[in-house]
Amino acid sequence: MCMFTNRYIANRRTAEILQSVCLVRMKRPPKNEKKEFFLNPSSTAWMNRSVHGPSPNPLSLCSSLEPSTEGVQPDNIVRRALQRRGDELLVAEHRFELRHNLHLVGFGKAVLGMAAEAERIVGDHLVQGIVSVPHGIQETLQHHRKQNMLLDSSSKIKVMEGAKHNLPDTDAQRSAESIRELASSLTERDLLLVLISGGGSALLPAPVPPVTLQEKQEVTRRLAASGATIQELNTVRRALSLLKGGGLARCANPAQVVGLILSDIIGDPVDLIASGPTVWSETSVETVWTILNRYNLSATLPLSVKEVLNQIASQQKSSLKDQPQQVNILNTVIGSNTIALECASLKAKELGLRPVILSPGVCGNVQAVAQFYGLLSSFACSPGKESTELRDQILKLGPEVGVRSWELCQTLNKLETGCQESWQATCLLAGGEPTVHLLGKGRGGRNQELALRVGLELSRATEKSMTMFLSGGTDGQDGPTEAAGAVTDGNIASKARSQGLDIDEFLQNNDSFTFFSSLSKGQNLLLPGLTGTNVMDVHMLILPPLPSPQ
Ligand SMILES: Nc1ncnc2c1ncn2[C@@H]1O[C@H](COP(=O)(O)OP(=O)(O)OP(=O)(O)O)[C@@H](O)[C@H]1O
Ligand SMILES: O=C(O)[C@H](O)CO
Repeated sequence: MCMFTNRYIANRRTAEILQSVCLVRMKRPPKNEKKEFFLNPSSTAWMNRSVHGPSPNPLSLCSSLEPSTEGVQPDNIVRRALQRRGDELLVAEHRFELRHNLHLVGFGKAVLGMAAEAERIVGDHLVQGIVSVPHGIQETLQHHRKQNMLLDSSSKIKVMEGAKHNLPDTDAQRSAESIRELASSLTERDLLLVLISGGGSALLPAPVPPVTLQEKQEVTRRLAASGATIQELNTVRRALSLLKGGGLARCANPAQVVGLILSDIIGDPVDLIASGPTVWSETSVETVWTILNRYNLSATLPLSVKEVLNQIASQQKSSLKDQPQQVNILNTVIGSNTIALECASLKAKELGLRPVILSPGVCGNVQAVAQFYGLLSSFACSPGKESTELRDQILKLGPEVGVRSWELCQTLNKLETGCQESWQATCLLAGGEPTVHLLGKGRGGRNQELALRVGLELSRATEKSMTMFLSGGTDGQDGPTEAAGAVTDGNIASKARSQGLDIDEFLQNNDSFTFFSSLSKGQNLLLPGLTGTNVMDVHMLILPPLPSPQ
């Protein structure tokens, strides 16, 4: 909740929906107090109000969400990871001598705030820096008065914006070239601090000649559209790049390299986050071909790409002697989705909701993920016999959506207890990155598509579900749209029908953004703008309390 309610709630209309969620009083009322359940017919949000005493003020609840993003703010994360003791820099229990020898580069959606904090910490030991950040991020942060995430006018760090709509472009390519030049100019006396966060792959494009930027962009676009995972995507990107897969660290050699990584990939694999520019990796060309074949891309690849893959294959055969040198590289993960979920959980608790963290690793096809959340909602709302059957179905689907069985069992047990205690509403939290296989030509993103599909599942539930669902990208951007995600509930199907919107048609065309923009004048969209951080997506199911037996 910290991410979505603080960031995403920036949209007033969305705030209203979540405010109504926050109106719920969770604690058992005093014995002499009568309780009532309301179903708010206009917003479909349910409310549980005490008829005695004042009901909570939605606006105050909303503003109390503000501090909850602290945990995943890039400046805070760097402050925790980087310490200065006199002329020494401490990172992950390693010490580095500072003698006006520190250079800084960064790429990704969160690195501006990271860089601002790093410069404050290292002070005049910083010689120079360059960060490659998303187009428009400085303006957005100014707009939200996030001065702590912006650089001072006297900063030694150059900010280069690029990669509009998260796609590598010539601006990002220029930034990558400048970063490459900076790294290549270093000596063994120097220390290179590399700030890395999600979105870094698009912000550091340096295709291996003769592959052009357009060709590389097209290969990754087609892979993503076919539903390739980020692991697969970045495995291919690494092979076609001069800087990814350890290329940047190679350029900086013999300087000491320290990579501070804000993870946006499940399991925090440092060699894949932003395609691992500081992690020596030897991707086998066979693996790359396997991925390209899996998505039927091999036959239609540009000749330049085939040429580069063939070159790598012959180099790999002849240069086993050229083993990677890791000695002067330190990579450390300084933050991830888990922190966002923990923050959200704390906030939920403060609001009187019962937080349950499911997993930070939800992945897989968006359809399966939607079905999974639909089942979880039904399970939480069905005490008794039918829940046994639902439990089996959920346990069967779990592995397909990246949730481990121990995580699931723990969650199901908690939901069951919730049913027995009837008055408590639950805020089920999860994170991750599902995939969408694009078949249509519409505008959307995986969060909006997931929200729409979960809404449909909730609409189809036998017993009218009063669950609400939210899915949002913590970076504030969901696919190539202005939205971060959307909020839905079980009334979405009837609402859409009454407004002449055919959900199936929108889904077939992967047009979730257009759908949510049209539905109730965009009320369900989350529109925070770029948030300046990036730790994958956050999903939230608000499961209503069951009416207590009278
Ligand atoms: N019309 C659409 N409907 C649904 N999903 C879409 C649509 N267009 C693109 N996507 C999905 O959006 C994803 C890209 O989303 P986004 O730009 O938010 O990237 P991201 O994975 O969060 O980026 P990064 O990891 O680089 O921060 C792709 O996986 C793609 O499948
Ligand atoms: O930039 C990227 O490659 C993705 O955000 C994953 O880290």
